[in-house]
Amino acid sequence: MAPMGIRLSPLGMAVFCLLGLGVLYHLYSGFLAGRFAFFMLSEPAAGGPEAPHGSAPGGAVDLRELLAVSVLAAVRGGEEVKRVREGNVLNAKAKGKTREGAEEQLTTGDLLSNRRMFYLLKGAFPAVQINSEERVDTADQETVSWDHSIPEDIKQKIQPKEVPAESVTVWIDPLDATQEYTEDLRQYVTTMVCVAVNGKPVIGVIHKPFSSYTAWAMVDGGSNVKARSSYNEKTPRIIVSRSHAGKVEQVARQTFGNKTVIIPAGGAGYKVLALLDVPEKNQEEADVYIHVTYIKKWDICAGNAVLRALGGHMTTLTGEEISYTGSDGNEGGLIASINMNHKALIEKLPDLEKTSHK
Ligand SMILES: Nc1ncnc2c1ncn2[C@@H]1O[C@H](COP(=O)(O)O)[C@@H](OP(=O)(O)O)[C@H]1O
Ligand SMILES: [Mg+2]
Repeated sequence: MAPMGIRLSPLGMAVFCLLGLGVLYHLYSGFLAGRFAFFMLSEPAAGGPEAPHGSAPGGAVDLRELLAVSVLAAVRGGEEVKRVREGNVLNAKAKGKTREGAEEQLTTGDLLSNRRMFYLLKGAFPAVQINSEERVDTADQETVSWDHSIPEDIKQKIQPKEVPAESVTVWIDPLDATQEYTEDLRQYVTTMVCVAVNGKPVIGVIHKPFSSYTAWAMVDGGSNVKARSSYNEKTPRIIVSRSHAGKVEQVARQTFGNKTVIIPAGGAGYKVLALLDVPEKNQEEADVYIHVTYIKKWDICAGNAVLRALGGHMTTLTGEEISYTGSDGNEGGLIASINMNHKALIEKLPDLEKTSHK
C-alpha cells in the first residue's frame, strides 16, 4: 500500500517506467551519437588512431583525407580519359559556344571521367559541396568507393587538419584541354581536383593521364612538386591559350616587348605545370601564364592552389584574388607567376579596358 491510500498496480508501474526510459532514450540518443561522431572526427592523428574518413553533416572533414581522395579521383578519372582516347571512341560533339564564339567540345572521355571523379569524392565526403565541369547524371550513378588508404608520401608530408564541412567547395575538371584531346595532342590533357576552404584554394591536384604524372600540393601543408630554381623576370616567356587566346598576345607584347617569347599551349593545368619544376619530357617551361578571356573556376582552381602552396600567385589581371565559391566563372582574366614580383608584373600590364575580353 502506498502512502495516502493510493494503490499502485505493478503493471501500471512497469508501463510507466518503460515509457520514462523510452523518453530518456529518445532525448539522449541523438545527443550521444552527435558527441561520439564529433569525438571520432576530431581525434588527433599524430601517432594516434586514424580519424574515420568522410564527414558527418555539419561536422568536420580532414583535409589530408580530402587530398588523398582528390589524388585518387584525378588518377581514376584519368584512366577513363586515356581509355577513351586509346580506343578512339571519343564521340565528340559541341556542347555550346564560349562568349567569344569558340565551339566547346564534349567527349565520352569528359563524361566518364566526370562520373568517376564525382562519385568517388561524393561517396567519401557526402557533406561537401562539389562543383564539376560536366553535369552528373543521377540516373547513371557509379559506386566508386575509397579504401581509406592514404598514400605514403602524403602521410609523410601532410598532417591531418580538420575544417568544417560547410566551409569546403571541391572543384572537379574531369578533362582539361578537351579541344586538344580531340586533336590528339595528349601532352596538354590533365584531370584536376581543387579544394577551396572559405573560397580560398587550399588543395590542388593536377594529373597527366597519358604520362601518369601527378602534382599535388596543400597550402600550409606540403607538396610533391616545387618551383624551378630561376625565372626570367626581365623578358619572361609567356605561356598562353592556343584555342581561347583572345587578345593575349597583344597584351603580352605590350607588357614585355615584341621580343617576348609567347608559348601557345592547351589546358590551364598544363600551363600551371609549365611554371614549375616538372620531370616530364613533354612539358614546356614558361615564366608567366596569362589568360585574358572568361574562364571557369574548375579550370584554374587546382593550379591556383598549387601555386599558392609553393609561394606563387594566381590573380585576376588587376591583381585580385579569385574566390572559389559561388558562381563558376572568373571574369577578370588571370596572371600566374612564382618566385617573381607578382605585383610588379600586374603594374606593367596595359589598361585592361582597352585590351581585355570586353
Ligand atoms: N573564354 C572561355 N570560355 C569558357 N571556357 C574557357 C575559355 N577560355 C578557356 N576556357 C577553358 O579553360 C580551359 C583551358 O583553356 P585553354 O586550353 O584555352 O587555355 C579549357 O577547359 P576544358 O578543356 O576543360 O573545357 C577551356 O575550355
Ligand atoms: Mg578545363
